[in-house]
Amino acid sequence: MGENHQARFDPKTYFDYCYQFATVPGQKDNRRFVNFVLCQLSKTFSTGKYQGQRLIEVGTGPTVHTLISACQYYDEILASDYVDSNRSEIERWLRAEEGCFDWSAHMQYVCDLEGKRTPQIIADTLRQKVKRVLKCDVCLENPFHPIKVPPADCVISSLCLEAACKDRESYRRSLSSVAGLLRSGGVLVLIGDLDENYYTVGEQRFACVNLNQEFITATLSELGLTVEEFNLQQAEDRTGNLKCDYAASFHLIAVKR
Ligand SMILES: C[S@@+](CC[C@H](N)C(=O)[O-])C[C@H]1O[C@@H](n2cnc3c(N)ncnc32)[C@H](O)[C@@H]1O
Repeated sequence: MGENHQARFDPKTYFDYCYQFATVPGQKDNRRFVNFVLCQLSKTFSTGKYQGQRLIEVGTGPTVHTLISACQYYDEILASDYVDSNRSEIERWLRAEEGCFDWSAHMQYVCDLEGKRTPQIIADTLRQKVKRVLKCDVCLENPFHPIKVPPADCVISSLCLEAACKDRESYRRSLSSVAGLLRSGGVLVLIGDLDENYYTVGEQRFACVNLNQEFITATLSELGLTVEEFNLQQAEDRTGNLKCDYAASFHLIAVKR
């Protein structure tokens, strides 16, 4: 599935399709979804309960929005994705290159929730703390093979595993590899979609493994993680959504025993 994304996933179309805050016809759930993610991540990290030295994000895509809330609580951040052009987009944003995607509206949204930082402070923090942008393949036992990375205090992943895995067995294996990146006591923050069979990026359609809450919580428990929170947002208009056929989005927090 990684090779399929490498060949057909276009980061610029993905930005326009999912992360422009302007309303796009047929995709009115986009802003609701992004707000749900930003809100849940803000709540998670503003407790101050989760902090440490190292944060890894797996399957970051070309985005940085999932790191906006967490970045103030970790010293070093590693971002990663299978697709070369996605990693290049992150690197372009880190260098503040002309024409890179503008995340300031997303940062402003989080600032309004927090009532403290400014988008400029967030951008500066991220640019200082994201130390590495690595190729990763969540289908490998060590997703960063042949590079070995030290155990992380926090792992975040958003919408990656369901897109990277063809069935529940491979999802279980990938979740095990992702959990393997955490130190004991470390926290996994996982964002995804339930009951989804495909998503599209422009004309390109990508298959997803169909998941439900029971399967995810049981799998995490088998893998030695305790689920502390499982938050859901139901899709508003499943049939009118041209982007994907998800029934709900989830955000979960699980701690490695
Ligand atoms: C729907 S995008 C999610 C991107 C971003 N995390 C977000 O929340 O918008 C799915 C991502 O999974 C990545 N991906 C697909 N297969 C992968 C694999 N085997 N290992 C790592 N990443 C993979 C794709 O390159 C893509 O960036």
